[in-house]
Amino acid sequence: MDQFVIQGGTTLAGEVTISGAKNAALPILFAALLGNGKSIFSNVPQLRDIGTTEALLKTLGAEVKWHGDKLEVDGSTVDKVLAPYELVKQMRASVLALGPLLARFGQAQVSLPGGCAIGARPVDLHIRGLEKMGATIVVENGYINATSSGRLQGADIYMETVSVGATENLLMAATLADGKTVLENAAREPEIVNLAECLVAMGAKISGAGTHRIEVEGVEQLSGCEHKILPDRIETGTFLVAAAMAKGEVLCHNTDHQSLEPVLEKLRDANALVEVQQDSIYIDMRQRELKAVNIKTMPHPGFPTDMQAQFTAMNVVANGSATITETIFENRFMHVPELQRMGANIRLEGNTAICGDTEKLSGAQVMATDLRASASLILTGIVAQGETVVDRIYHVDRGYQRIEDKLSKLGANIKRRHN
Ligand SMILES: CC(=O)N[C@H]1[C@@H](OP(=O)(O)OP(=O)(O)OC[C@H]2O[C@@H](n3ccc(=O)[nH]c3=O)[C@H](O)[C@@H]2O)O[C@H](CO)[C@@H](O)[C@@H]1O
Ligand SMILES: C=C(OP(=O)(O)O)C(=O)O
Repeated sequence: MDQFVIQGGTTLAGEVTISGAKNAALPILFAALLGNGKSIFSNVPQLRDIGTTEALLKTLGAEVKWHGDKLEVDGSTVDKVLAPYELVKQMRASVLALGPLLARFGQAQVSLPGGCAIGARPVDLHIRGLEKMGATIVVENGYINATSSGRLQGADIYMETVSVGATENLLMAATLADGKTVLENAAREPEIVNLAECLVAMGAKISGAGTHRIEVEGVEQLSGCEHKILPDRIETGTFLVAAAMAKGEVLCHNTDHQSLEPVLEKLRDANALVEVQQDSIYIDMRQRELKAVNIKTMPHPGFPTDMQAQFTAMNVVANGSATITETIFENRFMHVPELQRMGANIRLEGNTAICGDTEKLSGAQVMATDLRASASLILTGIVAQGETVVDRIYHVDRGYQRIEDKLSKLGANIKRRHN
């Protein structure tokens, strides 16, 4: 298994180009299953999760081809409706095949994704929403078996928890349902807006994406489309936090500040100089005192849970004490014991991490447990004294395109070791 070996104590300076967003690309690639034609997606990040999605789409019969950073998916050749455990277990987002397959073919068999290191992550809202649209769903032998007699029916669906994945699955299913669907208490993440724009380009009728209430008027069929994946706000945030922790200055290109405001606000509270342009963000932390900041994760437009681990690491390096409260996932503090092994002064109380002043951070062998936890360990390794070895970096490769190349270009001493 690959490891990262980091020699700490460097600063970070320079420019970095942000890749397309994993969390937009995944639902959008599954949306291609709805279209009876070729779709071409640009700004697709080269990630392990995208490779898994590609494998799953091919298993379902789609033709998939890369042209540079463009991915062509031909939905017209899809002729299978089984998403097998071997692929779904590698990536929870595979459950997003369910809505499109059921809506287009009247049946789908998708392995239950199960939980992961950050929490149980049930899919009850996805299932209940599809049942409301007339599907019959039986969960047995680890599979969600869904059928509908004829087309799905438009419905009024209230989701009791704000869920990104459930909103996406139901939105996709509703595009080919008979009549109107209203999704209430929908998630408002920018990735949902990007998905809705893609679906509209395929011929769907959608209004209200980005608000709590999304309305969809079902259409007969969808075609292929050309669509650009929006920039990855979490990758951007990770590089901005890295710069703040290393007391450096970094300019992120090909990004979007609007989707990152809750994160930029916290970086300003931490005393960073942050300047935004149309598609770039600059951060300068040189000769400035980094201050710890209180964080509480919330659905968008609140502070994103996917930036929580990175801010926990930042607070460890910062002056003063602050609390980090995680409200989205019940077990998203797996990075804390690893950071403690590097000397971090953090105490966990329920869903809150209390970060105090840390005297010294020293390199250590640490284990990545999930994607963003891994990022927090890498950032801490860059500022710790001595050598840090991060194990199980396949988690990082799920969601960051060659993070070591981008960090090295900024001055970090980080190498991938093949074991
Ligand atoms: C591929 C992708 O886009 N992943 C993101 C997506 O994950 P994902 O879509 O899995 O996350 P959700 O928004 O669905 O989860 C939010 C909360 O709702 C709960 N829940 C969800 C569905 C359901 O049927 N029942 C239920 O109880 C979850 O356990 C969790 O506590 O949004 C998360 C929250 O912003 C992010 O951390 C992930 O990076
Ligand atoms: C939790 C994440 O992703 P996923 O939902 O794909 O596990 C993430 O991107 O931080």
